[in-house]
Amino acid sequence: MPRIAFLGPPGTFTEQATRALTADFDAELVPSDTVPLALEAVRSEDVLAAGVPMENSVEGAVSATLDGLVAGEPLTAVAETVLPIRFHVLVRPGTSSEQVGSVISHPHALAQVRSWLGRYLPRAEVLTASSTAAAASAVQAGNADAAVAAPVAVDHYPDLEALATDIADVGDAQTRFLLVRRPGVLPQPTGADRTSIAVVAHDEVGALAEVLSELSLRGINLSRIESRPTKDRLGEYRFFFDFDGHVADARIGDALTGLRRRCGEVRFLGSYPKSDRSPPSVRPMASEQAFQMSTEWLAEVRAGRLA
Ligand SMILES: O=C(O)C(=O)Cc1ccccc1
Repeated sequence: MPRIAFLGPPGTFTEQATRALTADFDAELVPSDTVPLALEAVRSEDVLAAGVPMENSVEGAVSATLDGLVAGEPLTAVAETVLPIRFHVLVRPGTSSEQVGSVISHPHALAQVRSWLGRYLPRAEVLTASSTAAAASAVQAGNADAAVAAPVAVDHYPDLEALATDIADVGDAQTRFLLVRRPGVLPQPTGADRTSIAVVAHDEVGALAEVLSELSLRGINLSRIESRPTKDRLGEYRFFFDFDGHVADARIGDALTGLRRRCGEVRFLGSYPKSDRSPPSVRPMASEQAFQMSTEWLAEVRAGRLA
């Protein structure tokens, strides 16, 4: 049975997402304490794949995932899922709000309940944990008084009780998770796919605008752009792009070859079905037929049959 890592310990949102991402096959889910460790387990072939959080509708990208995807041997995403996110505040039994001197969670969870904490636990010291379930574990061990955790954490930490349930500063918050593998297996195009890449553009006037134009000229719909320092030099950035389409699509392949010519580094981070299965709207000039027609036309010109 394949082993699949997830950001653990058990009871995280990422565990729920990883279960959804592996629902179609038998898998043994194994917790990793951090995102870099989960990705390292994939690279070292200790596990087949890892489920990791990618971005949140309130707090944005999970930097540890972006950085971990490009630091080391190549990895590619093969699937995504989106979970609605609401939190419980878990305490040791009998703890009242007045007795909460410290509250702990993953930074992304804390960011999503900042107003709630300011209102209901204004005097609590805020501590960070490597995941929401690690936070629950810290409360159980007596190292903090309250954890902001996933509702499912209650099942894993039955000694804790909920001081508050279903809290979130912004209703309908969502987090997108990826299933990441070593390269080799490319998911088949479905007609509603997403492609992720990371590029380092040359340090030149207009470099980012030119990178974007490689996409826009081919009618490619960008769904996310993120920048992270390359960590090599102050002021040098790596740009992460998500866009509609599969690397097997002509317009995506064409854009990637353009980017490869233009950029110092291009990392392909995967083509995989979009969780909402929404097909892209492709302009006529960017359709498969248009690319095929223009390639055939060029072949005719080169063969001297057309002028
Ligand atoms: O998966 C978890 O439980 C995490 O700690 C990461 C996280 C934090 C907040 C929202 C979604 C995922």
